[in-house]
Amino acid sequence: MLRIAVPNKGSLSGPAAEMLHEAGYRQRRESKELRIVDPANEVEFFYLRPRDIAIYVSSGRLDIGITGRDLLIDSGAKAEEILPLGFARSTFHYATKPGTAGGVADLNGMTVATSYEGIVAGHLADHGIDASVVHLDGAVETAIELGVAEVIADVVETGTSLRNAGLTVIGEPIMKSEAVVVRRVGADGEEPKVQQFLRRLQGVLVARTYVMMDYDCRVDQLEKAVALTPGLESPTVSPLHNEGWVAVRAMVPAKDAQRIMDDLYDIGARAILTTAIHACRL
Ligand SMILES: Nc1ncnc2c1ncn2[C@@H]1O[C@H](COP(=O)(O)OP(=O)(O)OP(=O)(O)O)[C@@H](O)[C@H]1O
Ligand SMILES: O=P(O)(O)OC[C@H]1O[C@H](OP(=O)(O)OP(=O)(O)O)[C@H](O)[C@@H]1O
Ligand SMILES: [Mg+2]
Repeated sequence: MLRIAVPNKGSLSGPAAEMLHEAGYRQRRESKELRIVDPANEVEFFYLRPRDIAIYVSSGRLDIGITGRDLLIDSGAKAEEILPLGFARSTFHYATKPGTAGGVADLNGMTVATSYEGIVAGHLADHGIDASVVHLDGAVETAIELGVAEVIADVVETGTSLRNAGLTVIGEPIMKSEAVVVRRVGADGEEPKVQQFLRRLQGVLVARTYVMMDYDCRVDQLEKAVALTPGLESPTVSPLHNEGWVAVRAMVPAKDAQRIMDDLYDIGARAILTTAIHACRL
């Protein structure tokens, strides 16, 4: 049975459960459940604190986990990212009150508050900066106002929390994060059950980002039309009862669908339809 760690709380938890559900796995019904078995798929899910997941996976007791790239790196655990999942996207930054510092080079002798000590200590060391790091569990934006630190290093998504605290980011982003699937470093990458799990999640990612497009076009416009909708392998072209016309079917990126429909219409294609893809294996 494959043993998988899933975030039990926070920004990662809801979207991770939703993705697993879309991939056909049974998920817990209520948030107090700490482990469930999905016998049909021979998988056991463990609901753990996102911060702890890389540590469990690196110990080898769990085969795979879903966590944040930033949490993985912060943990220092011997686990590695094997599939990015595209949700819980964030950037990790230093921030201060305006006028305190302009970049990482100015942080010598200062105190930095953060929930991500591993990332921050590593980043400061890489830049040869001698600063102290204070660990706080959360709401670190308030640390400057309350005099615990001159600088914070934290996750920024919309920037609202920083603005509300009167802080601005300084320097380059320390890192960009998103939810990722992790495995123990040195684990057997070919294990069929793990490969099947990854294919299912990849299927969800593709189904979320592509739509199926169908249209009819004149044979003499087919090359132009196919250039607009090359598909993943190659589009399907079928004859129509009306001579001189064909039906074309191809997957297209969902974000480009409306523009492609306009362009197809302009070259004479008609009956242009898009439909959602619910699941796929490529
Ligand atoms: N506002 C946010 N938007 C997007 N991703 C976020 C946000 N806050 C945290 N994350 C990401 O979520 C992961 C952190 O998950 P975690 O559950 O520890 O924190 P949280 O979502 O802030 O929840 P908590 O309320 O427990 O602090 C990290 O990968 C982080 O980059
Ligand atoms: O840029 P924003 O969209 O404002 O998002 C970033 C904020 O979200 C997270 O905090 P969370 O609400 O999880 O509280 P926490 O600080 O207690 O973790 C993070 O730690 C930032 O404070
Ligand atoms: Mg948080």
